[in-house]
Amino acid sequence: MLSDLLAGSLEDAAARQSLRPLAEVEVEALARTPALDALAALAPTDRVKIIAEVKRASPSRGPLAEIADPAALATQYELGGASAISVLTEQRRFGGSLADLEAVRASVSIPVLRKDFIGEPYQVFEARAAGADLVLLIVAALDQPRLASLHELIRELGMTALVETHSADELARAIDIDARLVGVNARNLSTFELDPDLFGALADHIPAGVIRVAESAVKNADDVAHYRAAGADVVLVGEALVTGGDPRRTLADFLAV
Ligand SMILES: O=P(O)(O)OC[C@@H](O)[C@@H](O)c1c[nH]c2ccccc12
Repeated sequence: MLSDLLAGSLEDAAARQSLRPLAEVEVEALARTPALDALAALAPTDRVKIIAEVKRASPSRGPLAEIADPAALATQYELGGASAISVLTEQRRFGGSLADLEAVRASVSIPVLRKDFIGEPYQVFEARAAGADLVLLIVAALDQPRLASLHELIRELGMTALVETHSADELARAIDIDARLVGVNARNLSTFELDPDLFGALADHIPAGVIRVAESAVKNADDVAHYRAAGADVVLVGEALVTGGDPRRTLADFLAV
């Protein structure tokens, strides 16, 4: 399943690249105002921080929400106290786009994450050209040399990688490339099963100085408290925010734990 998702994103990126060659996107990426400092925005404090996700659909859950105006939703997230915004840009299964990311970038002043299946430098340049400050790298989808080179490219462009893991082995690979922002995704991207205790099982293996992000499986404030108690600095929430009525209220509730 993960390889299908990666293959789809790469195919779509290749199609875009045939319309807009790498050199053009590179120039645009470099001409962008510098990326925001996501490591500073997500640095640990005595309160949990939240990355709030703009998510229309998912392969496991199908359509989640009609999001007519992603910029307006992101503004609600920012006003509600989110520390960063995640925007799904994968088109086929998640219904996202780079246009969503650009719209969000134009409407908020906190860091914005490109959430997609990244396997090629072209996608990283595209992310920067669209205004992303953060780019997701899924360890399970990349061999180590590619993980290392994409991580380095993200850094060279002034952005921050959120390096996503699902196991102790993947965590070791993230640490090996000196990732500063590491996520543990409760959702297994091959089976789509959720394990809300995976973060707690792996958190102790994340070295001091690395920002710890718990991803997925938050339905309510208790789930945020569960991740916080297990050592999460940051929690990434999608579904509960797009399906839960007033996102500002939901965020206030989650940030109060
Ligand atoms: O909707 P949830 O369960 O709150 O999950 C959000 C986020 O963690 C999830 O969208 C996600 C985490 N890693 C990913 C990788 C690709 C696509 C999606 C994801």
